[in-house]
Amino acid sequence: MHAIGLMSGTSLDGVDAAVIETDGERVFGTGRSATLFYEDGLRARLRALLDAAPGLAPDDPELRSLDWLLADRHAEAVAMVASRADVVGFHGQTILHDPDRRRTWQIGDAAHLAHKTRLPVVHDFRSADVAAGGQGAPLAPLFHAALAEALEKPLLVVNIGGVANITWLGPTGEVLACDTGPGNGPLDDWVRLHTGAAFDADGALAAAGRVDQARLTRLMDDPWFARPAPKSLDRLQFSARVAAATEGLSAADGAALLVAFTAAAIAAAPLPAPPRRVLVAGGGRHNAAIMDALRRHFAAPVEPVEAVGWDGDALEAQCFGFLAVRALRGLPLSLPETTGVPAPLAGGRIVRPGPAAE
Ligand SMILES: Nc1ncnc2c1ncn2[C@@H]1O[C@H](COP(=O)(O)OP(=O)(O)OP(=O)(O)O)[C@@H](O)[C@H]1O
Ligand SMILES: CC(=O)N[C@H]1[C@@H]2OC[C@@H](O2)[C@@H](O)[C@@H]1O[C@H](C)C(=O)O
Repeated sequence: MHAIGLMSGTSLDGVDAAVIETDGERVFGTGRSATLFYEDGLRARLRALLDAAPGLAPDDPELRSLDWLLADRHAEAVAMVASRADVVGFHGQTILHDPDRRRTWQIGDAAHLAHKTRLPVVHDFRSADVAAGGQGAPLAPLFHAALAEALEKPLLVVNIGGVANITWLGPTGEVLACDTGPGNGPLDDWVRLHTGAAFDADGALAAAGRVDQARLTRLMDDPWFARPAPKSLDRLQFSARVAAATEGLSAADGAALLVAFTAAAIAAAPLPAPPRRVLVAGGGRHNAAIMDALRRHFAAPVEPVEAVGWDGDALEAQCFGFLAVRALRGLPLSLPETTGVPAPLAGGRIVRPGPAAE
């Protein structure tokens, strides 16, 4: 099948769209990909909704309005990549993730997207997992495993978006996954506050700063890091801790500290065995300070996923195309080793477009 995957990530920068050809088990090919960047106004509204999410009513007018608007933007992203497709995998925008209370919330009106694209839309990928007692994230591991089938193991795939997550793939088909801690999220917030830029381009600001080791130790002194995998995070989980640790720092020193935090948290992930190779996807691989910091932590080579021919900007979008096909086939989206569900679990809901004249 040809699927179009759509991911609107925790960094709120926009929606990635990508075409993938797959049967939900193997990847036969990938097609066009694109990012539709959100305008500043939409980004600010999403950020405000994310902050308000814990107390938000399902019929909140701003929520309803953004549900609709996001579906419109996603339909535009589909138009940017689509030639023809059989299904759309629509992750939506996470505004809240609290698996311990069995809550995870992705917004975006799937019926509206199905109507606009005239395609079946698979959405709500995480709810069934969380309802079954799983972490609801990360969901990329089965996709990473399919892509990496022929690669040497143990292999570590790291995704550095707003939040960072890893997939460890063992030599005899083992998979272990978890979120590791902050990705670019706290760094983006810091840079926006101190320089007005959306992110630390190429890590230049962080490279000009010095890491205060005592503050880094304080940041890493959180019981969450000692928890075994699988485990997952809310985008804002470390906000208070980060605010306290960065207090009084210059823009460059704060950026350096947050880069060091991201890398140390990735390196602290509990792995069954050291990887032979580390492949990095997501926007964080464009940050040379993060890549350098990771290289200091790992004995194995640390490379962007392009080293094995993958597209690190399109990977998550491709993943939700892959998972949409798995959902259509009733195949599991998660395993005990990836999200902590009691048994391999299927998920996602399907919305089909109504009559064209609707
Ligand atoms: N040239 C660059 N230099 C430094 N950082 C960059 C660069 N390009 C992108 N980034 C970082 O990558 C981030 C976006 O990454 P990505 O698109 O992978 O996140 P996401 O998909 O929204 O998040 P998540 O994976 O948590 O859902 C930006 O916010 C920025 O911090
Ligand atoms: C709840 C949620 O949206 N989690 C995202 C987020 O972004 C990165 C990390 O945190 C990961 O756990 C997940 O996304 C990827 C695509 C995943 O599920 O694998």
